[in-house]
Amino acid sequence: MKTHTLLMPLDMHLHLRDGVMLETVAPLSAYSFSGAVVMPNLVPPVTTKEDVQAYKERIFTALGTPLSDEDDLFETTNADYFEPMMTLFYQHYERDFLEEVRDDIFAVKLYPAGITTNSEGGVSSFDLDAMRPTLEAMSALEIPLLIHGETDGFVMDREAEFMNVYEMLASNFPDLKIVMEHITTKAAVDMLEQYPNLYATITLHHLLITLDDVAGGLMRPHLFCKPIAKRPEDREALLEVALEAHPKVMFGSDSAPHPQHKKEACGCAAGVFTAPIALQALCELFDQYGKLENLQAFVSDNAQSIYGICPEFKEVTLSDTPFTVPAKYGDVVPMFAGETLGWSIEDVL
Ligand SMILES: NC(=O)N[C@@H](CC(=O)O)C(=O)O
Ligand SMILES: [Zn+2]
Ligand SMILES: [Zn+2]
Repeated sequence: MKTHTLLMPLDMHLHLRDGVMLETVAPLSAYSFSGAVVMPNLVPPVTTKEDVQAYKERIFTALGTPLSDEDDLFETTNADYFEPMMTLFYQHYERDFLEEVRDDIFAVKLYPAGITTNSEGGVSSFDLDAMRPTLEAMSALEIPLLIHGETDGFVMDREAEFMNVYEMLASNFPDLKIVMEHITTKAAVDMLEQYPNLYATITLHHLLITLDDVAGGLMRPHLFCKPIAKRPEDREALLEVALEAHPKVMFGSDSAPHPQHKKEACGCAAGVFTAPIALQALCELFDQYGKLENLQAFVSDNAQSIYGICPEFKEVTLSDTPFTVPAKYGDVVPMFAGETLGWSIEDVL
C-alpha cells in the first residue's frame, strides 16, 4: 500500500452556504482541511462586520466547535480544528469601514453582477474611478481582492474577455494582491507571468474535465458550473501549472453544493460539489502523473506563502486504497457519486 501525507491542507475557495446545507457540508471540509476561504455569496450577501461575525459563529456552531473558554477545550484536537477565513462581498466600501472590519476578514470577493450564483448585488461596471477609493484602501490595509473573472459575453469566451479587467486592476493597483479565482483558461494561466500581484486558484474539476464531459454526451448537471469547463488545451495549461505547483497557484475547490432538486432541474444551478472527495481525487491525479511530491505545495504551501498565513498543525494521511464515493451527502450529489476513486483518507491527526 502506498501512502501520502499532507500537512495543513487548505481550500482557498469554498462555499459553505447556510442553514441545513451548512450543517451538512461544513464538517466534511473540516474533516480533511485545516482551513478554507469562505465565499460570501449568501442570500443576502455578507456585507457588514456583523454579517461576517455572525456567519463565522454559525460555521463554528455547525462544526460543533466550542465558541467560548467555558466550553471544554480539551475535547478539541487538531484533527477537529478548522479555520474559516472569512470574506466580504465587494461593494464600494469606505476606508473607515474597511479599517473597522480588517481584523474580521481575510479578503474581499468581487463578483460581476449576475454572472454566477447569488451575484446579483455584484459590480455592474468596472469603472476605475468608482472603484479607486475602495481598492486604494484595500491596498493600504493589505486586504486581498478575490475575483470571479467573467464578462457577460459568449459563455466560452467570458473568462478570456475578462483579462482586460485583470490587467487594468493589476497595473493600476500594484500593491493590491489580486487572486483570479477558479481559472479555467490558458489565457488566465498566461496572465500569471505578466503581473507580480496576480495569483490564481484552480479547482479539482477544472483539472479533470472539459466541456465535453459536461455536454458532449448526455448532459451532466452535476458537472455544470461557472466558469464552464473549457477546451482540452485550457485543461492542459491548468494541469501544467498545478502539477508543477507553480508558486502563484493554489488549490481552491470551489466546492459549491446545491440541493439535488436544483441540479437535476430544468434550469440547473451552477456548482460542483467536491469538498469531501477533493484530496482523494487530487492524490490520484498527482500520482497518475508521478507528481505527488508537488501536491503539498499546491494544497497548502503556496497559499501559505502567497497570503502569509500559518495554519494550525493538522496531518492528513491518504493511501492508494479504493474509495467508493457516496451517492449523496445529505441532499447533495458529489462529483464522482457512486464511482470508485483510487485513493482514500486513512487518518487525520
Ligand atoms: N462556481 C459555481 O458554479 N457556483 C458558485 C459560485 C461561483 O463560485 O461562481 C456557487 O455559489 O454556487
Ligand atoms: Zn465564482
Ligand atoms: Zn465559487
